[in-house]
Amino acid sequence: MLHNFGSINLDHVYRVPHLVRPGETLASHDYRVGLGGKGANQSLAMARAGGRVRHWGRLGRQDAWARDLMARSGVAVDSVALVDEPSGHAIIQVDDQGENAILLFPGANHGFTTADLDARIAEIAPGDWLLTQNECNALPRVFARAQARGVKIAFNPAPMTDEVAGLPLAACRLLFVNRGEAEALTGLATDAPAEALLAALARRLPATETVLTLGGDGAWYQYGDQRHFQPPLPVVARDTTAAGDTFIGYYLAAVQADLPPTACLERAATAAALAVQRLGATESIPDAAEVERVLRHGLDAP
Ligand SMILES: OC[C@H]1O[C@H](O)[C@H](O)[C@@H]1O
Repeated sequence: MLHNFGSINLDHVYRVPHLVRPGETLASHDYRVGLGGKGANQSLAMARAGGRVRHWGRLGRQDAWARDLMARSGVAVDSVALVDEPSGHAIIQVDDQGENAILLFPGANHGFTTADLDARIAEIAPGDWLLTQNECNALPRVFARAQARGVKIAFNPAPMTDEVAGLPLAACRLLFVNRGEAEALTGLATDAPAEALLAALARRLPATETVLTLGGDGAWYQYGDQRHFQPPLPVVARDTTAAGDTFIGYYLAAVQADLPPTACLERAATAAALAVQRLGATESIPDAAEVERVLRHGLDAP
């Protein structure tokens, strides 16, 4: 079982002709509310991939439907607390090219207490995986406790903030970063070649398996002197929201199934390629059968 200490958001998604500019008032041509949050998206993706995942999160009492939706997708939700605080939410603009801009209100995702954290981590068996992102509070404590307990940490430092630099990242067994996050962690310039980013990450975190996702430019796996490249799949993106989360959930399900890194990358990239062709966050995450079909028959599979 993988334990995911992660955010749950209500995503308010607006389709817009372009991302709103400072001082501009812009009308959207579509609006919908769905389940999102990097944590919830990653748990759902992992469950839809056939993985075993227990989500540990907080949600406003009035939004129990979101917890039910996670449960219906196969996520163990006994550690999702319904609380008397507003749920976290995200205001997401998606433009006609599929690019997005996201504004977050953390809400209940920032209400974890030290006592709750300590108790939950004490329930995780040494050697089990703990996944987390950067949308919940108290990450330094989570890292310290998990490390002391011998829990394997998988971390996605998204969204990147200054606090990430203060975390003991060397404690991570697995790190998922996109280009922006890799640049922030290494101090390398924008547009540095992927190989330079990987080399800098390896110098900083020699004992961490690193997955670098580059959207339409593919993805890399690196550990020690092993490096694997996964080429991008030729798809047109309609909405990239949660594509990275889909990748991570599918990757971890493949790790849980003991697949080698090349197969983990291939499954994750295939799932993400399906997700970017659909609108929304959790709504866009494919199930295992769809991914399997594309792996066997290609993107034109019926
Ligand atoms: O990664 C996409 C997610 O980021 C934000 O957390 C939104 O809730 C959205 O679902």
